[in-house]
Amino acid sequence: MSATETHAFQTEVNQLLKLMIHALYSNKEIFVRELVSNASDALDKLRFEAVSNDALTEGEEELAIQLEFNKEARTITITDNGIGMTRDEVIANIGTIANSGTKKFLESMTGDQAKDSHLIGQFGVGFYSSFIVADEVELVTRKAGTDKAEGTKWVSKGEGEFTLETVEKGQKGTEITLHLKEEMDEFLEEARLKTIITTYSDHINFPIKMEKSEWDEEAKESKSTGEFEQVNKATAIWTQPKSELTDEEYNNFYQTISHDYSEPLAYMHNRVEGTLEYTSLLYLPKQAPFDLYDRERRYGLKLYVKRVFIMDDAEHLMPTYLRFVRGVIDSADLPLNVSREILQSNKVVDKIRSASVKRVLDQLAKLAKAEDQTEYNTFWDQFGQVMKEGVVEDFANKDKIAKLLRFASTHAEASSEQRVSLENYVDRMQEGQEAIYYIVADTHAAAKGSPHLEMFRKKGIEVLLMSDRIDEWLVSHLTEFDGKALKPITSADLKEFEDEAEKDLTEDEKQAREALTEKVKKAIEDKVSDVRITHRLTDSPACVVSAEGDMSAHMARMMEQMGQAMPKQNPVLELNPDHVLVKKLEALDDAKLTEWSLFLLEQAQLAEGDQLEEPAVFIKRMNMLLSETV
Ligand SMILES: Nc1ncnc2c1ncn2[C@@H]1O[C@H](COP(=O)(O)OP(=O)(O)OP(=O)(O)O)[C@@H](O)[C@H]1O
Repeated sequence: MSATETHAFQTEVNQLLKLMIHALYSNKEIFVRELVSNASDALDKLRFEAVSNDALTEGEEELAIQLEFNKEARTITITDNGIGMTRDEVIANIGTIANSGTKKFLESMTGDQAKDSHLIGQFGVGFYSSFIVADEVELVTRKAGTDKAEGTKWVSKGEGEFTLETVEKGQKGTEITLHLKEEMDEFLEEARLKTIITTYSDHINFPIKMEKSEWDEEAKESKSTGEFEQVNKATAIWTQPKSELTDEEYNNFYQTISHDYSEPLAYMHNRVEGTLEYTSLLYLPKQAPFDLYDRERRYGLKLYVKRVFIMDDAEHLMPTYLRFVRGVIDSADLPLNVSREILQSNKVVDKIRSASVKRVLDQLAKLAKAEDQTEYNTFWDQFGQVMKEGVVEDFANKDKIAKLLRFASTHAEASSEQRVSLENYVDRMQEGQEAIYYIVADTHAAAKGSPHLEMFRKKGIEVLLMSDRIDEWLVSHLTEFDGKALKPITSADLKEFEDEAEKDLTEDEKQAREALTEKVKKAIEDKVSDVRITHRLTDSPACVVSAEGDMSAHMARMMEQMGQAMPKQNPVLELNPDHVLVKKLEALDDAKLTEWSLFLLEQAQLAEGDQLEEPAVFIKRMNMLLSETV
């Protein structure tokens, strides 16, 4: 036996431990689930590796998890005969958090117990949950296939450091002993532990065994018999017929695989037989994980081949935009030694994937059509932005996804909630209206306050109000729906309104307008690409639009924010001929005309959400012009 070495926890681990103990206190029994789930993963890994290296089983036939408790010593012990860990693995896995999301995770803690306990599960700090109930934890482990003398003992009080010692361990696998805190006596009761197991871990794929006890009449207490009995069902839930499973069982399984503490929004359980044979059990969560937008986040699907666990986070089984889907796929057609590389270009995987995507989209379509929209609204608020990625990513399903999209709109413009579908919009289109109109701005307030909406409001034409970061990208890929073009109301060619407005003008009036726009254009020609008369305004004197062929102003701003150098694009200035300020322009001398034209241009740019190059000059000009009128 070697000497004991002391190691310090990484700072983040310390921080995490403290937070966790407080945040999860009201949910303390979850430590059983977390440790059982780790044990089950270790058994899965052993079974998988033993397929190609039988020696790893070390002659043990049965893979199982044992749970024991000792009232006198006040300990609980969880043992598995799985893959185990080497000394280096213990250091790397327990005591270090090699996950790049740690900092982000710590930042996302809110102080609200219920919310934080959700986050903790998602983050996968499973093992550390032992410190909610224990003031000392001992882990003894030996990697399958290594020498019996090469066991490792890890001990910690969860306060800054842990010790390591090389020990002898006969059985491969891991044994974790929790020395319970004073107030944790409830976990030294057989009935309580059994209930926790059947609630959270009933469908763990391996037997979970507990010591049988019998009532001793003389001693007036129950005594253990030394025999172990299985307390969970240990049948993979997805292999059972739907008719034999309850919602509660489905929900519990979801919580086991997702570490989510709430119930799922929906589940889909299908068995496919025929040329292809597989079972899928897929879940839609209610809540987005905190790292939904983290590129390094793990995917939610587990892959099994004929009940043997192959891998977590099988990213090839779902497209990126459906990365929030959790669940299991168990295939009978893939080889057991399948690797991530093989999955990447495999016909079986492609078929399973497209069928699974279809199932998820059909389920969403069902929720989207339901009389009661509460569930779909919950889904949309959590995952709407990633569904928009789908329009771009999943060309084959573009139309289906388009039907699932929801937007804010002038139909109920006070609210920024995205509740209007493209189908709703089309149903409300006016006679003769050919396009689906939208505006993209930085915020909902900027979208609904845009002067471009004035004419649409007057005519009662609905406009979709978009302000998610992804929207500009979305509309560049979704150019039509149901045969109708999607058209930005800021686009240069909104000819449909102009013809009508020009109809009653005399020739003289037309010429006067043309002369005015020419004059203004000349006055500020280095700032605009054109000056035109507009009919999209009713209250504002002017607005700016992008020249035909140019990128929209909003898109250009986004590209700049992303660090992309953009060539300067001069906007088209559009003037409202009926506005008193525009009428006033005709009579001005050249110097004044330039000042007023610049003033109209700059205020139109501000209304658009643009940053002025020289705000101070704008203010000075405005004050100068105002003081002339008082
Ligand atoms: N019983 C065990 N046998 C073998 N390895 C284990 C065992 N328990 C934990 N480990 C190792 O320690 C690592 C960290 O465990 P921990 O529970 O903290 O997080 P995790 O299991 O990776 O995440 P999650 O709980 O989200 O699945 C595991 O990934 C695994 O490699």
